[in-house]
Amino acid sequence: MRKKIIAGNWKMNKTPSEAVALVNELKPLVANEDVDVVFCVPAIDIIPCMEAAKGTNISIGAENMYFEESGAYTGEIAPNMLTDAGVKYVIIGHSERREYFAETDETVNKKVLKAFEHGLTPIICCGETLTQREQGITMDWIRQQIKIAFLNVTADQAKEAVIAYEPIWAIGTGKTATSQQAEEVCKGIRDCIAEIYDSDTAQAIRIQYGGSVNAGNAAELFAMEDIDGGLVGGASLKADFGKIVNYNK
Ligand SMILES: O=C[C@H](O)COP(=O)(O)O
Repeated sequence: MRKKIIAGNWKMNKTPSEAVALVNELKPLVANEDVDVVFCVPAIDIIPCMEAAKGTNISIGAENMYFEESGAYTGEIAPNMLTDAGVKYVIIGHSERREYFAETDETVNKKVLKAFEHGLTPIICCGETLTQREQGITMDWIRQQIKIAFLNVTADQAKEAVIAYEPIWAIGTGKTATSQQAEEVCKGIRDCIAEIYDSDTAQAIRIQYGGSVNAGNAAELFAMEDIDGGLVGGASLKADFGKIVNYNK
């Protein structure tokens, strides 16, 4: 039985002092031992959030990292900066990074490999546009994203990875994929992992759904067989996140 993992992606929101206030507001609400709870926060908020979350079940994650160790890469954050700050999870290849910051399947793969090298768990994002869905190429597109993201990743590493399926048309739009649509793709991703590795790896890897998850739809989505939790944007910045994490209560 895979343990659910529910992560908030704060995106570019919350100053350090606002971030601490939000952790303090949410910490009593997100207690649920059945779930791994992660707050992925802007880089400048990582250390204050880590302090504020001490002694709770909340893990603090990053929203991005670079694939080099150190050097002349102005504005980037290195993997050992994250691990030194106590970070365990890092989102890689979010569609907003791909769209606005020119990330590709190849840079995603480099980041995934670098994350594993440093003992970080990548939350690897994939998802189709509305046009791709309408063209009927959703699964072809996602299989390509997954196959490239996992190049040279070992089965043992893949077992620890988290994949976030986020249809781009459902992000921040209030338009959630139906639980059947989300399940169909998450199952397709698991089948793709089984083809690349084996069924043990496919059964171990955790696959989240993301895209307008809220307190009203979380329970139905997370009840699906191949959906092991969520990557939550807007609703992770509100008290509602506590209801999402406690979807099973
Ligand atoms: O990473 C989270 C996703 O982009 C979903 O964002 P959303 O919940 O605001 O639609």
